Amino acid sequence: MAIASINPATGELLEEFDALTDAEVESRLATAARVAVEYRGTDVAQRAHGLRSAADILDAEVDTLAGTMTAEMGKTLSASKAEIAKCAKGLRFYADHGADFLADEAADAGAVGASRAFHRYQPLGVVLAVMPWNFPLWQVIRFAAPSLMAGNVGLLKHASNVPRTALYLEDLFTRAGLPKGAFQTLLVSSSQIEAILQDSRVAAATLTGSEGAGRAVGRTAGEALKKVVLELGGSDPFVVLPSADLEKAAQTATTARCQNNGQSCIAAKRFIVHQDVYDDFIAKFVARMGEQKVGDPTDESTAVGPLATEQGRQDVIDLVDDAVAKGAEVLLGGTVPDGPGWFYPPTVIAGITEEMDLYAEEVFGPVAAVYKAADLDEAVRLANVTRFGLGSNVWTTDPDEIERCIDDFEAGQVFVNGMTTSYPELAFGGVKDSGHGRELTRHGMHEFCNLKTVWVG
Ligand SMILES: O=CCCCC(=O)O
Repeated sequence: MAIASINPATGELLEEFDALTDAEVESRLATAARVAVEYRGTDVAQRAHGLRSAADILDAEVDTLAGTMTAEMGKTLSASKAEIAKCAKGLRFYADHGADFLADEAADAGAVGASRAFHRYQPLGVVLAVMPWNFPLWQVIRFAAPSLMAGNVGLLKHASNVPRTALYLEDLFTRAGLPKGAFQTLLVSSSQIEAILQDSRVAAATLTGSEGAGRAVGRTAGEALKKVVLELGGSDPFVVLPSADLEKAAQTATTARCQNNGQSCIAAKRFIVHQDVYDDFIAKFVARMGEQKVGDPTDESTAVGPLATEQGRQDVIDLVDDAVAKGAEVLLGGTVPDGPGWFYPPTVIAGITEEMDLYAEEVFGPVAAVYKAADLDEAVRLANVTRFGLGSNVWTTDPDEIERCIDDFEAGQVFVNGMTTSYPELAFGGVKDSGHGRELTRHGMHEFCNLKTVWVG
């Protein structure tokens, strides 16, 4: 796939970039390895200062940067601005808490016959990040802030459709005062990743993206015995039980499904509704979904912009067509609008059965699959039926039902009477085919640290 910015709202090619040559990749790897030695010796206050400066730059440049992001991948301008604000918050979070997260942890010296025993967190070195286009700034900052704060240096292989944002990120950290080379963007194709990851100067990798990409990077990292964090797809359940506030649940379900034009790994995708409130909830949900204005992502009144790529939209069309051909019922949407751009309308589909691809696959577009559950047992079974296990949501006021869902949902995260959202203050990641490892909080920072055990006799 060419490395190019193409406006998804119009299909217009904005700019094309050449991939780095092997010699250019070599030179950047050499820089990363050299700077890693220097950077690990910097003190945490200096690193925190760099992260705060990066946050200040984001605040100052929010309008132009939001325009770049929206033009490259189609999220609404207001969503781009919110993402940038979230990144500034994430940078400041690690600047504020990094020293605490990295502090030595005392162990019971007496129990191990030592005069002193403790654990120290040290950087691993060069970390390769393979990142997706859907949150083109946040997914990178989510890795970069804790990793740079811990004293690692970063190499970014971003998705091929967001090169302008990718280049901005390298520039951001350099202008923020980090040593030149502490964070580098590699404009390379996916086929160049394997050799980069195998290179002995790269210590570890983190990938957010598709299951296929995750398996490929996981295989290479495994073969090379390198640490890897994988944050892959999701087909999150949104369970609605009889005691729920149905109006609020329908509103939140709509936001959860349509956020980022329907392209989020933690978007609720399967809506599992207790039979006693099914008709009522579905009527409210279809009404809310139908109110979402689809159109120009730079228009403030637009709720749902285009899908990011032509192929992405085709994948959604194929999943919906397959379900309809096998008997599913379209309650809303399902028809591609005429005109330029890769738009797809908010869509609600019922009657999904196991034979349909929609039953098992992640839909990366504003398509909600609704299921009727006879009782809580069936709701939990349907919630867990997918091979994914990223986020999950349940709506109920019954304490026993809440406990049951917290315990039994096979997911990295459970949100009760809300929608799955990432915060620097909460650990983020999945189980099953949604990947492994955690991002954010102290846990995300520690993923790329050598936890060194120290015993002093
Ligand atoms: O595709 C993954 C979306 C993650 C969004 C977030 O971290 O908020």
